[in-house]
Amino acid sequence: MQVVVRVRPMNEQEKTRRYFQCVFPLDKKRLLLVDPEKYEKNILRANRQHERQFGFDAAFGPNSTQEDVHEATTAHLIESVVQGYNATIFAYGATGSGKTFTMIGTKEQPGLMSLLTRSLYDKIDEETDTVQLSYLEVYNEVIRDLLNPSAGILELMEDEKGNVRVPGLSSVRAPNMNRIMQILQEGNLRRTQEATEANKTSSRSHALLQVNLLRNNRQHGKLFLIDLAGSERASNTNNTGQRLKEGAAINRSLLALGNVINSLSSGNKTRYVNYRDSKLTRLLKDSLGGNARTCMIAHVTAASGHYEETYNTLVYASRAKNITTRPTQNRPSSADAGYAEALREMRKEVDRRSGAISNSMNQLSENNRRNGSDRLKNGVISTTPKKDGARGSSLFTQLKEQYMTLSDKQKKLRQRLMRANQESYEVSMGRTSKIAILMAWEKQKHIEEKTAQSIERLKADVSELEERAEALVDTRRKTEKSIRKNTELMKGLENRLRGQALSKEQTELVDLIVRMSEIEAEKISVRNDLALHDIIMKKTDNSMAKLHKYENLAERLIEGNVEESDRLQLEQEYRIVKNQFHYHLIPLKNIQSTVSWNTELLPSIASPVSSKMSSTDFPLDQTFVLNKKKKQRDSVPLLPTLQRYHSQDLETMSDVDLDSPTSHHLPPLNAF
Ligand SMILES: Nc1ncnc2c1ncn2[C@@H]1O[C@H](COP(=O)(O)OP(=O)(O)OP(=O)(O)O)[C@@H](O)[C@H]1O
Repeated sequence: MQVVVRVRPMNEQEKTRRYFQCVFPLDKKRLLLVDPEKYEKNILRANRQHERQFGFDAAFGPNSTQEDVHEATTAHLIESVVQGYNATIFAYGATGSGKTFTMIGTKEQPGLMSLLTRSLYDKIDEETDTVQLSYLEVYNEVIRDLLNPSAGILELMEDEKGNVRVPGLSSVRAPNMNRIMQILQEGNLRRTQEATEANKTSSRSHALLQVNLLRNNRQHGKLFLIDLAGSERASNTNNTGQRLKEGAAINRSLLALGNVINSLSSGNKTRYVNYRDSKLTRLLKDSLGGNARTCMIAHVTAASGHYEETYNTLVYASRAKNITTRPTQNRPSSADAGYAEALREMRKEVDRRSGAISNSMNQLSENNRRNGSDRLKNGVISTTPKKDGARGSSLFTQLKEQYMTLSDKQKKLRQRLMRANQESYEVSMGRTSKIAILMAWEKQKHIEEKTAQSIERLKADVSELEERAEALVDTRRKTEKSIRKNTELMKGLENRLRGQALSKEQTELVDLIVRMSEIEAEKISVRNDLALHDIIMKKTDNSMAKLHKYENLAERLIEGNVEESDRLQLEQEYRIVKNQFHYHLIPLKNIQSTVSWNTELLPSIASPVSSKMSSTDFPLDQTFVLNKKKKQRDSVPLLPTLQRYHSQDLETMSDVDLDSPTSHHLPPLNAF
C-alpha cells in the first residue's frame, strides 16, 4: 500500500485562535511533528521527547496543489486500471483536515475524483472500453445509493466467489467527462453533511465512488475512490444527540478499519483479520488485504490546536505503510494479443489491396470507356460482362463487401455464443454448490421454521438458476444454428468471389479476407478458453483463501490462549469457514461432469498464435488455410441435458462427495 500525507494550510479561524504551525515537511517524503508542549514551560514534562519524524511514500506541504498530489500518487494508478488491475484510493483524517477537498475539491480546484476519471478517459480506447460509475455512502452503518436515493437502504452481500456486492446499487454509464462531473456533483449534494464545531460542512458519511472499466462489455479494471468520514472524537467537536451517535458509528467503522490495518500490518501472516465488524471494512475487504493497488492519503492540519488528531493520524498512517497487497491482473490480456495484432495488420492489408485493386480497375474502366466509344463509332457493342474488367470489378467489390458484412455478423454471433458459454459455466457451478447445500440440509430430521424459510429461499434460487440454464441452452442452440447458416452463406460467397477474381491480386484478397474471418474465430475461441479458465481459477483462489482462513482459525483455537468470549465467536466462525470451504470445493471437484462441453463452433486451438503469423506470410499461407478446413468439424455438440432439482433426487447426486451432515457440518444457508 502506498501511503502519503497531505498537510492542509491553517485557516482564518485557526489563525485567530493563535494556533501555530506544528507540522513541517522536511523533504518530499518526511514530516516533522512538533508537540506544542515544547513551547510551554512545564517542568514536569521538560524531558519528554517533543519532536517526531515520520516517513511516507510522499509528503505534501500546505502549499501543494491538487495536481501535485494527483501526479505524484494516483496518476500512475490509472495505467494499472487500463491494464486490468483494480485500484483503490482512500482519504483518511480528522474532521476538517481536508479529505473532501482532496477527493472532490472545488469547481476551481477539482479533486482526485475528477482528475483521475479525466486521465482515465485520456487513456481508454473508446471503441472497446466503457466507463460505468456507482456512488454510495455509508452513514451510521447504513448504505445508500447516492445516484439513486429512492433505492432506500441497501444491503451488503458476499457472493459465492467471495466478492462483496451491494445488490440494487445503480451504475450509470458515463460517456464523457462532463457527465462524470454532473454525476459527482449530484451525488455529493445528496451526501449527509452537517456543520460540526470542527468543520462547517462536515461530511458525516463515508462516500465510495466506484469507477468500472468495461472492455468489450466485460469487467476489466476497477477504481475505488473513498472519502472517509472524519476520525474525530466526540469530545472534540462538542457533539451531542444524533451527532454523538453518528460520531460513534463513524468511530466504529474507523476503529474496525484501524484493527484491520493493525492485523494486516503486523507481519504475522496467521493473525486473524476481522473485516466483519463494520460495513466499511467489509466493503474495503478486497482493497486492503486483497489484490488491489491501494493508496491511502492521510490528511492533517498544520495547526497546533489539532496536535492530538494529527499525531494519531500520522501513527495510523505509519502502520498502514506496512500493509502489502499483491496486485493481480483481472485477465491476462496478452494471451489473445497476438490475434488482435494479426487482425489489425490484416485489416490494413485488406484496405491497401482493395484500394490498389479499385485504382487499377478504375483505370481499366476508363480504357474500356474510351475503347467502347471507339467501338461504338464502328457500330460494334461488347456483350461479354465476365470479361469486362470494370463490371467484374464492381461485382467483385460488392461480393467482397457482402462477405465482410457476414464475417462481422459471424463475429458477433460467436461472441454471443462465448458469453452464453461463460454464463452457463457460472450458473452450473453456482447450482452445484447450492444443490449440495440443500442436500445436506434436507437430510436433517428437525428443521426450525427460520431454517425452513432459508431452505425455501435456496430452493427458489436453485430453480431460478435452472431456468437461466435452460434459457442459455436455448440461446446456444439458436446461436449455433445461425452460425452454421452464416457459414454456408459465407462459403457460397467465397466461391462466387473466387469465380469473379480476375487477377492474382484479387485471388490474394479473397484468401486474405477468408483467413481474417478464421483468425477472428480463433481469437474468440482463445478468449473463451481464457475466460472459462479464469472462472475456475477464481473459484480455486477463493477456496484457497477459505482454506487459509480455516487453518488460521484452527491454529488459534488449538493454541488455546483465547479469551472465553472470543472463543465462542471464533468457534462459530471456524464452523462457518470449514463448511464454506467444503462446499466451495464441490463444484470444482465436479467440474468435468458439471460442464464437460465447450462449443465446437468456436474452433479449438492447439497452440497459441505463433510468431510466424506476420502480416506478410499468413494471408497467403495456403497450406494453413487448407489444414484448417480439414480440421473443421460439422457435428452438432451435445448439450448436457439439465436435470432439474427435486428433493427426491437427493440420492441421485451421489457423486457429490459429502460427509454425512451433522449439526457441526451443516453448510450456512445464507453465507453463500
Ligand atoms: N489543501 C487545502 N488547501 C486549501 N484549503 C483546504 C485544503 N484542504 C482543506 N481545505 C479547506 O478546509 C476546509 C475543510 O476541509 P474538508 O471539508 O475537505 O475537510 P474534511 O476532512 O473532508 O472534513 P470532514 O471529515 O468533516 O468532511 C474546507 O473549507 C476546505 O476547502
